Amino acid sequence: MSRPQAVVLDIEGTTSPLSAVHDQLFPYARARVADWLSGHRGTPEATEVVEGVRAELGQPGASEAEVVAALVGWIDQDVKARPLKQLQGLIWHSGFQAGELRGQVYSDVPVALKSWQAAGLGLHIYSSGSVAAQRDWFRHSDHGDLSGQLSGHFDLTTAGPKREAASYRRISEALGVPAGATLFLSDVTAELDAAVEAGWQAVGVRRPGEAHGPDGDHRWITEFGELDLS
Ligand SMILES: CSCCC(=O)C(=O)COP(=O)(O)O
Ligand SMILES: [Mg+2]
Repeated sequence: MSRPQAVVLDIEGTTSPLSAVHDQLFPYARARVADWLSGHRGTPEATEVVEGVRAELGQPGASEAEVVAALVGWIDQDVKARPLKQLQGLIWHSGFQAGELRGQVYSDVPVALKSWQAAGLGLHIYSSGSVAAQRDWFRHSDHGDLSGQLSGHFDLTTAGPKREAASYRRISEALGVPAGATLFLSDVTAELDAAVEAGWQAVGVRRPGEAHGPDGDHRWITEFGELDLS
């Protein structure tokens, strides 16, 4: 592995336990979807979400109840749908502001971010969670405000789906860093494969206790301290 100029990090399973997203964030949003949409009916944010869901369903006339049912179903099946991620970010924002939600990160993450930043690397997040949700996650982390260590965020809207090489090419263009000088860390083999297809370096992260997928042709680490990027 050659020394990268930029590191791009996945969240769920990489910087943070899957349970932090599935058992904390998802139920929080699920319980508030219907009230949020009725309480914000007619606002630009709510209209964008509702129209986005109708477009995904291919049902331009879907009622608000049908939209809510689709969103709840997507949460239950962990569907990475853009309007859902947008809405979740809006609902979670209030939770982070109220101190009801916290961004859980593994203890090696703040240490690594600090040392990689000091070594001059650009540090970025690429998650299916919206950019707004990502910012809240690291600003309100259980290890303090980590937002100062991050220079960029990418999501389904700004980059695209995480299993498609085109998304990583879009990020390369936005960063202005050569693909071969960009390192992606993720727990999902299909995401690592897509990054490699785009010419990136990629290393898998397999956190103890998390479910293991196939290895693929990748190097795997269990914590960030195993990488020497200085
Ligand atoms: C704190 S961002 C919310 C994470 C999220 O909604 C999600 O679906 C996780 O996706 P990832 O791409 O990070 O695996
Ligand atoms: Mg992940």
